[in-house]
Amino acid sequence: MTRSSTDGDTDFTPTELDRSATFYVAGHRGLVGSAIVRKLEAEGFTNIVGQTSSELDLKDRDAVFAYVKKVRPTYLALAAAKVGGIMANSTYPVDFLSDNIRIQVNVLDAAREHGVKRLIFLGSSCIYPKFAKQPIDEDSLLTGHLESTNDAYAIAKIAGIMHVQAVRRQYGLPWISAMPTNLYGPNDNFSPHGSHVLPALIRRYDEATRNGSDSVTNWGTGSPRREFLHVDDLASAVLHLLEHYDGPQQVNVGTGSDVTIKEIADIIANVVGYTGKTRWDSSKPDGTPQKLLDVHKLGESGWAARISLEEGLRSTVDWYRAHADELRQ
Ligand SMILES: NC(=O)C1=CN([C@@H]2O[C@H](COP(=O)(O)OP(=O)(O)OC[C@H]3O[C@@H](n4cnc5c(N)ncnc54)[C@H](OP(=O)(O)O)[C@@H]3O)[C@@H](O)[C@H]2O)C=CC1
Ligand SMILES: C[C@H]1O[C@H](OP(=O)(O)OP(=O)(O)OC[C@H]2O[C@@H](n3cnc4c(=O)[nH]c(N)nc43)[C@H](O)[C@@H]2O)[C@@H](O)[C@@H](O)C1=O
Repeated sequence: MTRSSTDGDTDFTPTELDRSATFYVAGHRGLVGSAIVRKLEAEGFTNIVGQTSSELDLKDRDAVFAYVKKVRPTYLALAAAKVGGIMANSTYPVDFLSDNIRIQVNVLDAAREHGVKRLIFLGSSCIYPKFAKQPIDEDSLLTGHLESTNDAYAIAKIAGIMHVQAVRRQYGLPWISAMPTNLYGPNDNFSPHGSHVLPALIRRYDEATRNGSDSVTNWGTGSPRREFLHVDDLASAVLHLLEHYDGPQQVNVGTGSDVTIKEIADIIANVVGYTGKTRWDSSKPDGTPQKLLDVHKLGESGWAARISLEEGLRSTVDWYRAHADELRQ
């Protein structure tokens, strides 16, 4: 950010979290939040709390303060946000800016007022400049122009990083931020227009296979490169960071390798069993040409991704097929 990456250092030493303390997962039904809940349950946490958006609208400041006061969480993972793929982001920039700023400010202010001990804020790799040097390291933040298809969302996420750093400086609370690369897995959004590329292609190729179609059309040119991380790996990294990392600078979370959209399309077609043609609609946006995170900082803290793309895709396709009827409604 505008200050050095060590400004906001605390004297806190990360340690194992208390498995019986209250852990609030904001966004516990989403792709990321549900994976964090699975991980915490598997690790023996006994007091995980969360609310759906219809039970608690995080844009409602008074309601957020009342909820945090009532449950008094010791730990908090902020995985609630307005999220979507390239088309949703570029069509509804006001919603992505306004909803996300409001959700973040309300949750972070309430957590600060009630002294949440450890908090992790989740941003996204789109915070980095469109033409950042690859792989993108954490120091690239605010060194160039953003990608126009998601600049409004990115600015909201950058404000979240700054909010966490400001709390560290002004209140000395050891809160942290993680920046995941493109994620996938169970409970993803599979809607044809709003989703990210990976669930969109799983659905498209699966439907083409079921319908016996011999051609599908994907968006853009297929040449952009993306890095894909299974969400169960992300959840493992979130707990790892809470137990092993403290510092003001955001930490990248990824696998360290990327593929072109054409390559991922071929892999998905193969996993799904689709044998027809694939066409590309270059009137649709490509977005940023490459987004590959430098994950040295996370690696130095002792964590690496474990789930291979092939393995993660197979289990996600299985999950999608088991839930396809309800997802299509
Ligand atoms: N998906 C991805 O590829 C990536 C995601 N991330 C980050 O991870 C985080 C989670 O994303 P992801 O899990 O994919 O998103 P999802 O859309 O799957 O889940 C978002 C969650 O936020 C909740 N939510 C949204 N708006 C509100 C609101 N107004 N009040 C209360 N809850 C709300 C939803 O609750 P409900 O279900 O009850 O409506 C939902 O559980 C985000 O911060 C995102 O930026 C970062 C990099 C990549
Ligand atoms: C996580 C990240 O996600 C978004 O950025 P993105 O990486 O560009 O997102 P995406 O997954 O939607 O697309 C990746 C690539 O894939 C191509 N593509 C082909 N066919 C389909 C298709 O059918 N759907 C979609 N969505 N993309 C397609 C598409 O044209 C593009 O070249 C932002 O929301 C951003 O804010 C953010 O944080």
